[in-house]
Amino acid sequence: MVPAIELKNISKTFTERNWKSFLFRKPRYTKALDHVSLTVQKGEIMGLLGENGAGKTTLIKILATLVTPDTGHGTLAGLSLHTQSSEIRSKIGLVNTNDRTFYWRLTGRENLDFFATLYNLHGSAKHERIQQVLQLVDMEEKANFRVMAYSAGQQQRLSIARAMLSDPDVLLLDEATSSLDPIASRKLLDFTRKTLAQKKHKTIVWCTHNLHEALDICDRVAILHRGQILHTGNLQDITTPSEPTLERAFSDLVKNAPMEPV
Ligand SMILES: Nc1ncnc2c1ncn2[C@@H]1O[C@H](COP(=O)(O)OP(=O)(O)OP(=O)(O)O)[C@@H](O)[C@H]1O
Repeated sequence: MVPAIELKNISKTFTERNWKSFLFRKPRYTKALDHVSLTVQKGEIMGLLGENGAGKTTLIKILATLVTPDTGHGTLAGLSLHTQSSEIRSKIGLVNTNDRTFYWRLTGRENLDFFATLYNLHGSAKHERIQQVLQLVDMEEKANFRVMAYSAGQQQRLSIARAMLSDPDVLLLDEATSSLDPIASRKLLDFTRKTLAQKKHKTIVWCTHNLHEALDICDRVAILHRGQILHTGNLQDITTPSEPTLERAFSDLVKNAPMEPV
């Protein structure tokens, strides 16, 4: 079976240029990903864990074809990340932290209507789908309010609703619970596991800082550190009899990682 996601030796270095770098002809380089290889099977929930700046969002952006890797190659749903970006975009749903891509003066429903049209949904099918996704994220009551009046958590829910509009095969969720209250977080975790993964066999990449959330929802995790993968597999496997708590085992793993200049 073709894996849902397959990455081989993906590297990405960002080059920052400002007036100083122009003056001294010395741009600043940040190696965000360094030879990352990862396979995610269809229907699997793969967690991406790592400290701030580890490279998680860059990896999500590469999967969403928003960033092109410098080296390596990858596929999503059997499609090439390099040459089939528009086909890939129709197969994914992306949820970002602090999403600023909604039209603030439009209502939540009007925003969903706009994006649904971009996904080629029309007429009653569009209407029904919008209703379904609003129900999924419990936003029917707020649907006719302007987005500028939404709380951070409500915007996050709208973002999740939009990601579901096209019924994508692969969902890329970057800190999806970051602005949600505990009840909404629990609901999203249960919905992701029971409905999206188990019932609908969606493939999910779940990026989080929360180790317990990852333990709760992910089948496997990839732990990134300075752009490299330190561990792929069961999160519980990083614990040892001497470091039985996840937090201590995680910080030990990261602390003892080889220091690569970035
Ligand atoms: N557009 C960019 N230009 C320059 N550097 C960048 C850019 N995007 C990311 N980086 C750098 O790449 C590295 C990885 O960033 P990334 O956002 O992928 O990390 P992250 O693991 O998602 O971090 P966080 O948990 O803080 O969100 C960081 O050092 C970051 O500063």
